[in-house]
Amino acid sequence: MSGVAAGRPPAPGSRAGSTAGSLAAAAAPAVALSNVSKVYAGGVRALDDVTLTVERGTFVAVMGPSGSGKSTLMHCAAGLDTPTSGRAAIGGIDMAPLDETARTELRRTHVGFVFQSYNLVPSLTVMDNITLPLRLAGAKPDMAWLQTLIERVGLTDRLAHRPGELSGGQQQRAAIARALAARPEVVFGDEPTGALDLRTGREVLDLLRDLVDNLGQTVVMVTHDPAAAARADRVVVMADGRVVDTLDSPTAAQLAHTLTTVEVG
Ligand SMILES: Nc1ncnc2c1ncn2[C@@H]1O[C@H](COP(=O)(O)OP(=O)(O)OP(=O)(O)O)[C@@H](O)[C@H]1O
Repeated sequence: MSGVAAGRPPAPGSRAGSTAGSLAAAAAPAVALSNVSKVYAGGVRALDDVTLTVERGTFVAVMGPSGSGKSTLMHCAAGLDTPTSGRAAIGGIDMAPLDETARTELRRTHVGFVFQSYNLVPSLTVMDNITLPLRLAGAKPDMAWLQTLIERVGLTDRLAHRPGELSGGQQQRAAIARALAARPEVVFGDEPTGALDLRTGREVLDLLRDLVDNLGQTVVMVTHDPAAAARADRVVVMADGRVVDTLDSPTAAQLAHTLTTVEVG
């Protein structure tokens, strides 16, 4: 557990911490994978020597054919799974020495998740859904941050509603606010627009972009949709467990072309 506490960034609202440890953590990238490989039981090499850095305050998309290793990459980067070899770090905290309990603690405080299915608790209000991870972590909510977040996601007048009373887009926006409530190092999105119609999906991407550009958040999003990936600052293209291309601010057309080449090649 001490491994988590030692490298922990400053508490929300006090980003410019003064200790040497917090300064070091503040300078570290949000996510760093160094020579990460993952071989599943049965011998499938889902990741093959992947090195990848996600700088703070950036929006990165991960694309690639089915089975190329995108989910495995996300799981290893988020501390949901452990690499077979290599190292994964969040905010400068190397996860290799952490036991399961410490990794769970690290995820609670440093990582947010947004899924295709919003995964909100139907019986809880929107506000209680948003603050649930904080309560589970026993953390005191930073009310100023929560208010900023709720305004940004546009749910100020929906906080007392239950998820079933919201549209799909509003539910996903609530899920995004929940993912960011603890002010994590990074939010991982697994096809966050996959269940939404085109217009609503675009609004959710606008929101993610806004959170990166205006609140300094870091987002890593797995997607099959070139138009969604084109909203990212950087797109990492995977094939056969390797990063085969990295494109800065690509267009959707460039991405579609790259993916066709990867799938054929
Ligand atoms: N738990 C597991 N046990 C064994 N093999 C697995 C496991 N999870 C994934 N794999 C295999 O690892 C490879 C990469 O899978 P992964 O789910 O990371 O790909 P993906 O790019 O996310 O695919 P998709 O786009 O279809 O979701 C695949 O060959 C897959 O079958």
